[in-house]
Amino acid sequence: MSGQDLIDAGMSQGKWFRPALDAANAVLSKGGSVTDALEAAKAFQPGPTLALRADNDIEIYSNIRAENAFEQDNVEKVNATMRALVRTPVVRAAAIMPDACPAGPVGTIPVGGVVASEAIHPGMHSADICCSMAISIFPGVDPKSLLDAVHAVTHFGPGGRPRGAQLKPSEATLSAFEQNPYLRDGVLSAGIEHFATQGDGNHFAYVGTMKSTGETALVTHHGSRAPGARLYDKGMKVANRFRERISPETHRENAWIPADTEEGDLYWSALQTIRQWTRENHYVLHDMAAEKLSAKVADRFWNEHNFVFRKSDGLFYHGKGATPAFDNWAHDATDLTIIPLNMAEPILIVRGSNAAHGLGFSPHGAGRNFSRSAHLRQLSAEYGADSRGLSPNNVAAILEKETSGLDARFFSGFADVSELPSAYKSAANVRAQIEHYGLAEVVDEVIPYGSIMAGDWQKNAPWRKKRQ
Ligand SMILES: Nc1nc2c(ncn2[C@@H]2O[C@H](COP(=O)(O)O)[C@@H](O)[C@H]2O)c(=O)[nH]1
Ligand SMILES: [Mn+2]
Repeated sequence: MSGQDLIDAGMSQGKWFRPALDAANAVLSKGGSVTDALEAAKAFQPGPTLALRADNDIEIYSNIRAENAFEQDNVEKVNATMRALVRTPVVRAAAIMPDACPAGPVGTIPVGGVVASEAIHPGMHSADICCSMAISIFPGVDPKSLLDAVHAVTHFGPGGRPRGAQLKPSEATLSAFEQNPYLRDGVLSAGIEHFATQGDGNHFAYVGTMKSTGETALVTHHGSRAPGARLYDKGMKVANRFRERISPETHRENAWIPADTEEGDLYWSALQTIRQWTRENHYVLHDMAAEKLSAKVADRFWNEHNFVFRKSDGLFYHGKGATPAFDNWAHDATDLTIIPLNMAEPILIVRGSNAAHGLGFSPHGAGRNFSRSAHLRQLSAEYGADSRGLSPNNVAAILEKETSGLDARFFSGFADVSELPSAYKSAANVRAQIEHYGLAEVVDEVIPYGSIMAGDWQKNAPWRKKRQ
């Protein structure tokens, strides 16, 4: 039997013809009739596809206010991308947080975006699954000693810890990796290699004092590193296969894995394991610092801001750069969450207010003002850099202005000026908008002493040196 026979029988050509013909010819080779063979082929015919929703079908709750012309442009871009996104057939509602900024082509969920859907969209929790904040309180420890201790035990930069310096996640986490097909093949080994590492970009270890008690606190920010990134890749591939069959018009970035499938169940369970790995990844660093200081941790909690949560209405709430602010958002949730702003500002400890117009979320930070490259261009113009870019003197002047009074450290030994406070929106404005929209209540603050970030780890990379 050939493709033409299927077309003659009224079927429309597509990728599904290959397995359909294999099945039909298997029937014929076993002596079955042409009618039976055509029936066998028909079983592969894709069902009807889901069309995109109409333009204004879904409500978008906006909790963002532009404070200047530049922010107006940002808000328009965020609105445009959300308007395209909510045309995805299974999406039910969306919200925009005060720290929102675009994060990809139009139709991609912005940072500071919340989307409620009937299904799981890997693209909407982003590649850095479970990027999160964790805090531990170290009573009686002075901030400098704590920052020194963290500096000695942590790992920033690309890749994982070298062999011989690796640490293992708990047995429970390792066995959960082994049991899930999404988390085998390379994900498990990455889970060991990347354990107790923080990566690069704006991930940090921040030490400060609690406004309420004066006690010293350590706050870390990072995600699920390579294991999470690999799960994301696998999830996107599976989701895209469903998209091609169920809703080819849907934007690739918004492809979904239906919840009521084996793929959906396993992906959901893999997400929970990655969450467990990430929590351990924060606390192992806090514990190593405590051990180095022979200190005790009095209290700790954490929250993710890139994740998917399932609420009692059965829907999946995706937060990309959004902090859960509804009750019992996870089995280990406290009533407090952590919102950083920039290295020179206090980190906010908030109690979420489960606002309906925020779909039960609050912001996750101040949000970027500029992309990294735009920010560098702006600093170069402001500090009069020549065509070779910022000079060591320029960098020293920028650091002096932006980190004065702070113990600001860069793990690589070189500052990454694109991550300094001027890269982010006004902390005061974002704080005012959290209050204005009633998304959360600030109950305490961590006043900055200093922090460590990866810094510019490519500074002395061979390809950079060649260009200079
Ligand atoms: N306390 C600090 N906060 C910082 C720093 N760099 C960035 N930030 C804030 O974190 C959020 C979260 O970023 P994301 O990568 O998860 O989107 C960001 O919006 C900033 O407000 C820092 O060095 N210290
Ligand atoms: Mn983050």
